[in-house]
Amino acid sequence: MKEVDWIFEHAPHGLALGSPEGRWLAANPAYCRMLGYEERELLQMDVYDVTPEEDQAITRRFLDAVHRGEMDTAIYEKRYRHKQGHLIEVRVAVAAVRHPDGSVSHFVVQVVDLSTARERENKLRLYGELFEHSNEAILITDRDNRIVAVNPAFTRITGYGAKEVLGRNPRFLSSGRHDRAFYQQMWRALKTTGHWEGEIINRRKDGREYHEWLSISVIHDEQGQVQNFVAIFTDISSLKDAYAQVEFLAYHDPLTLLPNRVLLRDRLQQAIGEAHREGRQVALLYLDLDNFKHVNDSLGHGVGDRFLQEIARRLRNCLREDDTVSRQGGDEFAIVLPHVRRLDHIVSVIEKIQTALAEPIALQGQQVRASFSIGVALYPDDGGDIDTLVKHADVAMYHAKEAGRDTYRFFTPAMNARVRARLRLENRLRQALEQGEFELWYQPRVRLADGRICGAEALLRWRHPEDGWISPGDFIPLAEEIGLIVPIDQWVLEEVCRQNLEWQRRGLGEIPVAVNLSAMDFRRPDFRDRIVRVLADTGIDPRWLELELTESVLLQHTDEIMATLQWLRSLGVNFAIDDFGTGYSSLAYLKQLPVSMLKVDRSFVRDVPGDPNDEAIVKAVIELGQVFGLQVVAEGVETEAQLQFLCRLGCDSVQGFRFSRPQPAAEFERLLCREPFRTCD
Ligand SMILES: Nc1nc2c(ncn2[C@@H]2O[C@H](COP(=O)(O)O[C@H]3[C@@H](O)[C@H](n4cnc5c(=O)[nH]c(N)nc54)O[C@@H]3COP(=O)(O)O)[C@@H](O)[C@H]2O)c(=O)[nH]1
Repeated sequence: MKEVDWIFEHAPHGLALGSPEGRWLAANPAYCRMLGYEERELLQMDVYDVTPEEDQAITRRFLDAVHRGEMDTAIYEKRYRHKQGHLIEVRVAVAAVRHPDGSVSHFVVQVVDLSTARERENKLRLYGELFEHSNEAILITDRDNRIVAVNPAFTRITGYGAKEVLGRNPRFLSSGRHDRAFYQQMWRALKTTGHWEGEIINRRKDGREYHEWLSISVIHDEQGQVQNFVAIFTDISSLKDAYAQVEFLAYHDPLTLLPNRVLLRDRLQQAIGEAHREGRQVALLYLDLDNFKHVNDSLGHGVGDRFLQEIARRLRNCLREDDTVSRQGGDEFAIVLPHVRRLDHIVSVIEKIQTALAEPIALQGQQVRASFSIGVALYPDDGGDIDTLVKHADVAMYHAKEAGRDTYRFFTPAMNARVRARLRLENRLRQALEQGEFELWYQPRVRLADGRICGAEALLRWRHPEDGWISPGDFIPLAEEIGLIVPIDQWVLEEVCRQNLEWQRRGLGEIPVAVNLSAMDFRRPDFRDRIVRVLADTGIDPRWLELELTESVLLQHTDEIMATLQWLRSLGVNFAIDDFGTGYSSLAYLKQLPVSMLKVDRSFVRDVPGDPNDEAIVKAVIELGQVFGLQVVAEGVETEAQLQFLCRLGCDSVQGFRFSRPQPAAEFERLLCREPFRTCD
């Protein structure tokens, strides 16, 4: 094949030869493809057959001019009609080849299809417009992830102009809210699928964070190598805020902003689920304002709204973080207490609410007092599901209303009776100290080596005018809860020091007497001063005072408590760890404490000898005491077998009913005068 023929066959553009009249004499494959005809078909046609009527004049003008000898070549744009009917824009370059006599031998025609080039141009223009005017930010980086282009929307959203960011890695936008794993996963997706899409929190130039919905695509070159990354993102911060707002309103009361009925049920359901797993109780309180109708009718609805908002604020302040208070509608509120261990907890929340509402609310120059009628139902006792609990709390609330304003009722009569009893006890306890109803009883500590009394523990008793002797186990927790334990323990301290000094003056012996102190005493800032004052007022030598601390008190220690203990120890006051073994004291910790005695809890002594675990624990505590140079006292010794077991292990002293129950001071004096006890065989 001649070179010219080869070019004709393989040229990317259309090439054709035409007769002087415009008939086709030859057409190359590109030309045929462009028009959709076979060459043999074209050879039966002329140029007008493939030219739409409107464009035929262009061709005709040229041919006429050539034939008149006015021109030989021309380049013009026109349209062809494809075999299938559609039009193609083309650029035609045509040259006339003449005979020596000047007449036209034939035409050489070169045709370029402009449609694809136009399309590309149009597309590029469109993309440019899109890039410039898009509402979505567009950021393009090169293969090394350096920014090569950003659009105006990028600047609008981030605050960074194009000049400030070109050449930088987009990581400067990061807010630091996502961890390494987040970005690793993003890059993994880009590598494997060429695409990543998701929500991301970035930071604007002014430092504010914003949420964006980001979509990144990888662009590859013809060789399949990464060429660019194109990131397109929208600022969805306001959308998120709006969504959060809608969601908030779906679950909250718009007036008070408290959780609404729906959210309360949700929280109640959650609390019931947890309580079921952990064997706890949940309380549901229904609260109805006693005087809301009056406020609304006399002061108007606007004032009524402010009244409800203030009530809501006060209710919120009465509760802990994991409690829920909700407005059920109108003047009805409900509270879920998810962690109820004792009835007292519910009563103290109700008392807090009553105290909070006792303060009048100033409304339009008037002082308005609010009060609630409150009904209480308990899971699981009063109902195992939400609907039953709600119904029963409501019933209880109506009972409270019937009983008069500003009061509460539990759903079950038994519960109401218990609460009444507790209230009576509380009222009596508040008077007990003033009325001199407390008394101290003493239990001796017996040294195993010689059977002598080597100390005593002072134990509080309350002589209730109607109910007789009440054990501390029944009133100390209540005294702690209502804050009475501090004055009570102060009285105990003074009484112990006074009594001990009196025994010494009367020659009954010199023994240390131990006092049980509540954790609350240690936490008070005046604890050290109170002890010092008692020692000074009574004039007793500090070494005759022993303070018993539980492990739990010590575990919550602060440096301040530790310093106080060290200081009191330096004065001569002794410390014993009570109920040793029930807490989690570490050995390292024990070493730092200024204690001189460990008291083995009576729960470990009860089943020895016999229970191998308890035997091992008692043995370990005694050995621990020996290693650290601490006295070990075993509590709760009731039997001869327990006594002999402790003797064999080398325990220092014991306390328990085997020798004596706690005794009033006068009885204890008799013990001080008696012969030593029989101890080890
Ligand atoms: N903050 C204060 N707490 C005090 C005070 N007085 C007592 N308490 C604490 O009350 C709890 C109950 O005390 P109590 O009912 O007096 O019981 C004590 C003993 O009677 C009892 N015990 C003694 N020996 C035996 C025995 O052989 N068997 C047996 N079943 N019980 C016995 O043990 C109680 C002493 O316990 P502990 O103090 O843990 O060593 C009690 O926790 C007291 O601490 C006070 O003034 N303030």
